[in-house]
Amino acid sequence: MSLPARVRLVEVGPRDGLQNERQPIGIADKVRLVDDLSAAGLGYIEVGSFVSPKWVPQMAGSAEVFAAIRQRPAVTYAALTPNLQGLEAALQAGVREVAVFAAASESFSRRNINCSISESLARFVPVMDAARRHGVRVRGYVSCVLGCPYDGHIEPEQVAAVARELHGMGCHEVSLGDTIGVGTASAARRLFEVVGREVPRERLAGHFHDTYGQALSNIYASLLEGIAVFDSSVAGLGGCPYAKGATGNVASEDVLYLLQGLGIETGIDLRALVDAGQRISTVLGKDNGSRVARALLGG
Ligand SMILES: CC(C)(COP(=O)([O-])OP(=O)([O-])OC[C@H]1O[C@@H](n2cnc3c(N)ncnc32)[C@H](O)[C@@H]1OP(=O)([O-])[O-])[C@@H](O)C(=O)NCCC(=O)NCCSC(=O)C[C@@](C)(O)CC(=O)[O-]
Repeated sequence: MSLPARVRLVEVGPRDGLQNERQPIGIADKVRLVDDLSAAGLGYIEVGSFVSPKWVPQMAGSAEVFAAIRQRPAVTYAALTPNLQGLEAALQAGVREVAVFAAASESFSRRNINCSISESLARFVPVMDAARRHGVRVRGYVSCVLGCPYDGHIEPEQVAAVARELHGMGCHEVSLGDTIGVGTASAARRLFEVVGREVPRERLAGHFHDTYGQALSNIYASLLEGIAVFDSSVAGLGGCPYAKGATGNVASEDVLYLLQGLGIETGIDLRALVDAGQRISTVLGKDNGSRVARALLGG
């Protein structure tokens, strides 16, 4: 299969990245990050979550962030909504695209959203119905697609079953998350080969964490399987609160550098993205997690 001519990056730094930070982050800093990312040319930004603040305190101010960002017409600004309560809060905040999130592993599902996989899928049905009534698009996630911190090995068929359900209930895209970054290129190819039998490949996205340093090779392997949407996080922000030791998502800057080298279009300005990542890293007092950014900044 030939490589896609264009790839869409889904920027998850403001949500998947910042949700894991323990220190308080001001609303103004979150807003600045989202605005920097849209200015850099990102067309899809996950801004926050409407989840229980007891479970993920860092996302508590998501409605305020939505109210303050400068929304550009061509950009999709999305939020996570695990249940109807979350969807209603998102609608109130004017959100036009949401995401529901399930897992391929029972133990992770319980730790992350306090219910079994089948309970979570049943819970999403009214979310999908309400979203449809309000003309809001829904994306779906499956976590632990290449391994689980509690259940270990995950078969691609387990992932395919959950992805098929999400797609069948109306998710326009299903993102497959290697939550703890254990996957390797051949496993990633096999994953998309198997899941691609149940859900059209143009409806699938890859979401790779870089814990084992495999994310870029997994993305390249996925490109070879015809996947053209990837989630990434500026400056490699993030981790996973329920997956001990997991590092952030693959850095958006590093993915962009790979894609540029392959001659694949994204519409994103690398230098502006590097500056956005460096700014939020400085706010957080952290080293920039993007190798490309570190190289370009000479640090
Ligand atoms: C799903 C629940 C709510 C179940 O949590 P629960 O405790 O079973 O919920 P409940 O329905 O029994 O409600 C308990 C309390 O939570 C409140 N509540 C209930 N729902 C909401 C809501 N939407 N927003 C705000 N508050 C809410 C509800 O009002 C009540 O408040 P109380 O009466 O005790 O004061 C909880 O487990 C939760 O919020 N989990 C969120 C977990 C999360 O955000 N994880 C990170 C995102 S997933 C991820 O990062 C993976 C991904 C997507 O990136 C892909 C990958 O890498 O794998």
